[in-house]
Amino acid sequence: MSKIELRHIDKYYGKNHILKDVNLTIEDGDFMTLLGPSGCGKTTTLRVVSGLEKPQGGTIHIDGKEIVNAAEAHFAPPSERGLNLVFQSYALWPHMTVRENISFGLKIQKLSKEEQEKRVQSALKRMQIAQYIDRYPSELSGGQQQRVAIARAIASEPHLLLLDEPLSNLDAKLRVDMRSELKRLHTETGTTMIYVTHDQTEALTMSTKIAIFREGVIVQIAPPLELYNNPCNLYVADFIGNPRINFVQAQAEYDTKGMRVHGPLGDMTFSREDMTEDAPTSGSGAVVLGIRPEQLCINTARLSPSDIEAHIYTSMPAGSETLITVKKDDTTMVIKALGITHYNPDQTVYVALDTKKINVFDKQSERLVKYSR
Ligand SMILES: Nc1ncnc2c1ncn2[C@@H]1O[C@H](COP(=O)(O)OP(=O)(O)OP(=O)(O)O)[C@@H](O)[C@H]1O
Repeated sequence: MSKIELRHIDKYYGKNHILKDVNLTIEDGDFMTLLGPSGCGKTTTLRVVSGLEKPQGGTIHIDGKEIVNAAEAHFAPPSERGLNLVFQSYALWPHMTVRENISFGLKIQKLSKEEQEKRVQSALKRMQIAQYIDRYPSELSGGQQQRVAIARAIASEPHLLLLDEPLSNLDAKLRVDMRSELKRLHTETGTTMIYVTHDQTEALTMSTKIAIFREGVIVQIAPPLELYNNPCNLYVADFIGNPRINFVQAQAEYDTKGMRVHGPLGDMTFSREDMTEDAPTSGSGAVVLGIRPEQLCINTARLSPSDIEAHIYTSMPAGSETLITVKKDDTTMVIKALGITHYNPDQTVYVALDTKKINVFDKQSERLVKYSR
């Protein structure tokens, strides 16, 4: 187990500013996922932690020991950082069998033959590749090689495991299995993990915390549910959630007690205790309501005076759930209903909304002003 602290990390490639004042604390035993779209700096962050890249600014401590101090040109070599890194490109030794690939590092650690064999077998079993033990990497598919690379890393029982999109080459079913194995591994060993992905489902299902990146800046760091329920701004709200969150334009009037919102979904009042500290206390402004598709309920009859009358645009049954798109004047919303439900195009329906659960964002600053409770 290890604690890692990145402070004010700046990284340039030539003139391109890739990591911009990155501050990130990964606590002992955390499963920290770095999440964001392609090119936002996730892999670069991992390479800076592992020692493959030198940042131009900032410090990194592992368990209180300074391993990077850019101002003093101090960069501890990767071998002294006590970590193990698994890349998207698995980098297996081509002239060694699967067994030899995994046991090589264990031999260097001078573990007994019995202990080596125990670790090799356990890692192969966890990754569901025991049957390939005597094959060479060239005799394996990309996904199988990827699992050997993970097996090799976990067999050495590192304090800190860095994983860069390790499941990217697996088919959908195997990916779900491997997610569950990695999560189980984390629970059993308490190994601190840093995991890079652009797959939000992977991030939400496995992590203890997620750091959301946008163009080299960390926008929010929070446990998965907190990120999902209360994204700090429109960017995070839009990035997290499948199907995507609904955004509805509205107007707000603020006072010291809270705010009143008027828009296509009717009038709503929110009290200050549900609002963020930096929300305005006077004046008015444009806001965006953030409503998750599963927070909306649909009925064919009006059950409450506050129900919103709308019309069916499309209904898409997908087995365990149905995604229904409704229109209310110029506002379009997607609703997720459990099970199979049938609606006809243009049918009139009534949509119920729990206003406590919705997020409100200031349109100009894009920041959250009202929490979901
Ligand atoms: N060695 C390099 N030289 C120059 N630019 C680089 C180098 N490595 C990465 N970059 C640039 O730095 C930016 C961040 O790259 P990085 O690989 O960290 O992104 P990422 O978030 O991991 O993306 P992906 O999900 O596609 O792997 C990109 O614009 C990339 O083109």
